[in-house]
Amino acid sequence: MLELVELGCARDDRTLFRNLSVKLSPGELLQIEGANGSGKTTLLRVLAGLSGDYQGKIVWKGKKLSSVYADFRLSTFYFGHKPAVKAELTPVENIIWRANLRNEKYSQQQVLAALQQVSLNGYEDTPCGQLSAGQHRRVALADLFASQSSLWILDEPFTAIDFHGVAWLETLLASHVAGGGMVIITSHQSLSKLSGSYRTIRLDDYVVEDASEEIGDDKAGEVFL
Ligand SMILES: Nc1ncnc2c1ncn2[C@@H]1O[C@H](COP(=O)(O)OP(=O)(O)OP(=O)(O)O)[C@@H](O)[C@H]1O
Repeated sequence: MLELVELGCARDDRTLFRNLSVKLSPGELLQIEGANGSGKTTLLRVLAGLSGDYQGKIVWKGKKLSSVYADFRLSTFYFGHKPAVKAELTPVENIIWRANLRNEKYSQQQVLAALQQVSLNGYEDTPCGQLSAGQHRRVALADLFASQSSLWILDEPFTAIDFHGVAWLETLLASHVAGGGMVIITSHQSLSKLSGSYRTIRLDDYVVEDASEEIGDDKAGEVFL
């Protein structure tokens, strides 16, 4: 369903990774590992359509991503390093605002149920600027609970999440994958509740040592934003 074909990325004349080819089918989770600075966030931003600065090809449902980007975007949930949560809005308002960006509509009941799932009941009407770092991220994760998106692109979703939160997030990922969803995730920790459908790749394995082979500007990939 999602295929990366000989993907490569360079930043400031430094190759982060190259020749990365991998397929992700419904019911699979792919964990991206790698040292700090190896390019995990860069890769996820490329996959989420936030950066067109790459080499290679991304294929969605058998078609070049740029030609089906609208469909891809509606099918994708991106949880960035800094999740998009507006400080001046309440958790309820944030979830509705975020869902609108993906053309999704939630009922009031769905929003409240999602907030309950992430233990933010009682904070429904509190401006997010007054929440703790972990609670702030839980607002974006509550959106994940309610979302119908098939592909989840999650950049370090466990950061600032407590022990119990990690457990329910792992359960949520397992259930999404078991239901035919797809997940691409960066995390420095192993995921414990997943088995057969769970693969990992290390970006460090896709680095080129020979500087003369670094990706040049003339080989920049498609820009679809
Ligand atoms: N817009 C940019 N301009 C220049 N360099 C960049 C840019 N974005 C990322 N980089 C560089 O690319 C490298 C990879 O960054 P990235 O954030 O993707 O790493 P990461 O694997 O996610 O790291 P970490 O595990 O620390 O989160 C870093 O050296 C970073 O400084």
